Amino acid sequence: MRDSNIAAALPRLARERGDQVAMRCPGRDGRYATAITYAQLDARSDAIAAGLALRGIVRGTRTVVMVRPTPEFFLLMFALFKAGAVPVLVDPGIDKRALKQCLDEAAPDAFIGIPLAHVARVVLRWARSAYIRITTGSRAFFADATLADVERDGANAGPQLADTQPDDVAAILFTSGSTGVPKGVVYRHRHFAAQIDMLREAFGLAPGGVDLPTFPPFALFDPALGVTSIIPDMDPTRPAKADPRKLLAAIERFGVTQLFGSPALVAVLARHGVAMPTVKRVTSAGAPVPPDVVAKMRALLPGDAQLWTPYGATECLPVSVIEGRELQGTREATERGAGTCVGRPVPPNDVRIIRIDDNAIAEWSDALCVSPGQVGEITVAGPSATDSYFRRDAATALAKIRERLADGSERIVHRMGDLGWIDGDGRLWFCGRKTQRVIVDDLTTLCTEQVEPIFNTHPWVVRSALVGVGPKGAQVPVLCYEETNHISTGVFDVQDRLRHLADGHVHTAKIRYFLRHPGFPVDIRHNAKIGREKLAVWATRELAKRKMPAP
Ligand SMILES: Nc1ncnc2c1ncn2[C@@H]1O[C@H](COP(=O)(O)OP(=O)(O)OP(=O)(O)O)[C@@H](O)[C@H]1O
Repeated sequence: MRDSNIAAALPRLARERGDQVAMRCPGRDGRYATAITYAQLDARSDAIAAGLALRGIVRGTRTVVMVRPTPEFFLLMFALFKAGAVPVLVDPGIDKRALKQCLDEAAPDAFIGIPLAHVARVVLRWARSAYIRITTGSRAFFADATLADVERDGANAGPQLADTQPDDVAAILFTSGSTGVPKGVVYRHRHFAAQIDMLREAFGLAPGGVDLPTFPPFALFDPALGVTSIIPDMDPTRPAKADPRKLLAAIERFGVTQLFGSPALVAVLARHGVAMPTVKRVTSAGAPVPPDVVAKMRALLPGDAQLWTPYGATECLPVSVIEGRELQGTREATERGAGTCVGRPVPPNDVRIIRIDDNAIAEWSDALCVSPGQVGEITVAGPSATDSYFRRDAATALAKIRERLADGSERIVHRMGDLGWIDGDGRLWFCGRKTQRVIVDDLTTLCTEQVEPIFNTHPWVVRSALVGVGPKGAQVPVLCYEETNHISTGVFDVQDRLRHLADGHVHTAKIRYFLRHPGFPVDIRHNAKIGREKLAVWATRELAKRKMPAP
């Protein structure tokens, strides 16, 4: 069943379109001097896979990869897939203590990284189980060999492709950790294969396009889809800080037809305001895309272009998708507190809403489902829903439900940890993270995404975040906000207006405290998810400092 291995596309593409450029990468000077064809990608990843085998990296070998999105990263990743080894990817930008915990937890056998990653490995005692160490540097400092040595050793070994089975573990991908220490999601080969099929179907992807994937792991799908990747000249860990001029230069020069970016990156391009006539498809995921960003971005694209916002998570992607035109039609409801519409489930996903529960649920029962239209936790069963976290039994128990089907078979239902509801047209609405809901009393629970868009409509508010101060069940709802640079007549002026907006809706009327914040903490992967846990700690201190009593 080699076909379920995403690297199986490479020998086929090398045969069918060997001279086509698979990817272009910017050098240190930002110039795109490196282009790799499908034939080169296939042959060089064969050589690396064979060289890795000589060093003991074979089927099942867990291998931490800490390499920037350079040609080496992509060659190495495809080589590991061909070898049937298990790459372990952790976002490099996370808190150093959490990073050590993730790396130790993965208990890798091998560690492949840039020289700096090896220095950190030795100094900070990361991943001490790793006994095979390879560097992408030019000399084998703190490592047993360089990647160039590995490729040379494996040259002339011929085609490599392990006989991986759909159920074999293909990779361990850590979540971004926006709500705690990241968890290692166990990906099987069948999950990647299903993702590619679902993405192809959902977006009508055809071979031959040119992609600008600003989240590097997504570039790994491009060869399987027959699309050329242009690796952007930006720090992938800081999409909100990307330079729009560099992105636009690459879009123009290579005639980019599609781009993927977090809502923060799409906002950067939308604010910059330069038209992108070649771009036919923009895809943005990771957090809700604010309605004004959708509107601005659509104005910069050709009339027939599509702007998709898929909803999903590391554990399960894609869950549902919505296109910008339909999304604009749901804007008014979002700004009245309905949540953010994330579209219709991607077939064959089975999306069901269950009652909110913070505990594990071992067995599925239809009685868990809420009535149509009611808010609950979003669950998904489908071919791309993963079934466990690596060595995190407690987290696995909290996120997975076993379901017995009528024909006697079993499947795993993934709990998204997100709240939402399904409307009469079968569209899913995202209402916020389950752990970030604010429980005011027995009768009132506030969902962040049903509250914040109401306040975000105010022209002086950049964005807002709802947090709860005090114990769950008796939390004081506090609305934190970032303010635009406007000519203000005083802070109370804005707050009076926010209070007025709060009074206009039954569910927000209990919000009495409004705190201005200089700049919200955000997640490291997408720079878009607001760190409401940190904000809640800040808000608690602020309320205490200002001696504000509970209302
Ligand atoms: N289109 C979207 N609209 C709104 N929210 C989205 C969208 N896409 C993804 N999300 C949010 O992102 C979450 C998935 O994020 P990701 O897998 O990067 O890690 P994380 O869940 O933030 O990490 P952790 O579980 O460690 O806190 C979803 O559960 C959802 O809350």
